[in-house]
Amino acid sequence: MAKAVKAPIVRPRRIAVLGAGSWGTTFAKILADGGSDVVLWARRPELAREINEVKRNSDYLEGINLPRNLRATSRLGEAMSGAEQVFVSIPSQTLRSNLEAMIPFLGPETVVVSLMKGVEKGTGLRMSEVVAQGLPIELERIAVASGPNLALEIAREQPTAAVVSSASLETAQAVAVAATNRYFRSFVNTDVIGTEFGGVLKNLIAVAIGIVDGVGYGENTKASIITRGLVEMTDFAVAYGAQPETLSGLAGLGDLIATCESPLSRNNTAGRLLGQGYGFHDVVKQMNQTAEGLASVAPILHLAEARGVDMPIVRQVSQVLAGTLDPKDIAPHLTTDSDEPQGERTTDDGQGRGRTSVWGSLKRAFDQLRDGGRRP
Ligand SMILES: NC(=O)c1ccc[n+]([C@@H]2O[C@H](COP(=O)([O-])OP(=O)(O)OC[C@H]3O[C@@H](n4cnc5c(N)ncnc54)[C@H](O)[C@@H]3O)[C@@H](O)[C@H]2O)c1
Ligand SMILES: O=P(O)(O)OC[C@H](O)CO
Repeated sequence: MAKAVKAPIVRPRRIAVLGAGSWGTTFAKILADGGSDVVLWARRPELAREINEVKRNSDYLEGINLPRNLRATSRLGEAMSGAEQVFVSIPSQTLRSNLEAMIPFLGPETVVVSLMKGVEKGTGLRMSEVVAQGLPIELERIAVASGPNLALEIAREQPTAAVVSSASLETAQAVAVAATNRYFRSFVNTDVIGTEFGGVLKNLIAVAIGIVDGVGYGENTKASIITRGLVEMTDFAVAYGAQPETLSGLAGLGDLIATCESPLSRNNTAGRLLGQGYGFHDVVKQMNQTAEGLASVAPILHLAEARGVDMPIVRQVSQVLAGTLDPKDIAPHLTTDSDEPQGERTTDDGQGRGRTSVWGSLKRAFDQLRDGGRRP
């Protein structure tokens, strides 16, 4: 019998990106450099004009030239009409209020992709869940993209990878094809929960790292927090149904490293200001870009409590934010309920189930190679 030939996935012709901040503009450039025609929605007409006339977004991406096949508009309908894929990159807390305006321009086949890394205050919902509630769209047409993706580095075309995730592998693949070019590679998975929570949770650990940096502690403290932070992230995400291996991939460990190490990170910067002694309100005033971690702390702790997940690092970040813990006393990896020495519980249970093991990681790496690199 003749083998069925799979139709190749074609790059979309028209794409919309909503939100012309640093990530929205950078992602629009990634997609345009991949070969699609991209229309970027900017709220301010003067920003749309700057992008169209001089191919620059000087407020958010100083010194970056934008491609010719990327244009901007301040009219949502103009950006969305005819777009096969719509990427959304606005602050997470503003998503719900923007969805209603999108409904009239949503086609029957449009795919909506969240680029955001927060949870909604009040509901604790992930961004793809807010999209599913606010738009008349099937889950299979929703995707998310996440990974170690500091906007300015990618806008400078430094080689980077990300993960695109959707309940539908086909949708994830179609989005990944669009979001791949000579300097940016998108892998795929179907673990939307793990991919989204990875992006949310690493922000909170990056705030903790910023705090200890601001206080003046060194590399041992930071390495301890990053390592214990990954355990917290994995425990939390797995309790909500994520695959543990997603948290050791690009959307978990990868993004944790990038965000904790880089002064470009707004979460890390916000933490550093807290560590230097600024109060929460001063920090918010000084940040003129989105630091999602600050709004996610409370809902994440709430969700953690609901599933009995212990998150000492995130708890201490929330205490510093509330002004009830002196930043120099932050040592979440040292807190313990008991004076007895405890075994180090890593993300590895040594059995290759649930939590990941070294052997499990190696086996997965071989599996990925065998599967053609589908999983990051
Ligand atoms: N910057 C990065 O390196 C990066 C990388 C990956 C993911 N992200 C995520 O992308 C999302 C957006 O971040 P960003 O870095 O582009 O933020 P940003 O602060 O640079 O830009 C936010 C954009 O949203 C717009 N905006 C603000 N309030 C709005 C509202 N009420 N309605 C509609 N639009 C509004 C702003 O005008 C701006 O264009 C965040 O969830 C962030 O975590 C950022
Ligand atoms: O600047 P941050 O802290 O929002 O981090 C940006 C990206 O999420 C890094 O992957």
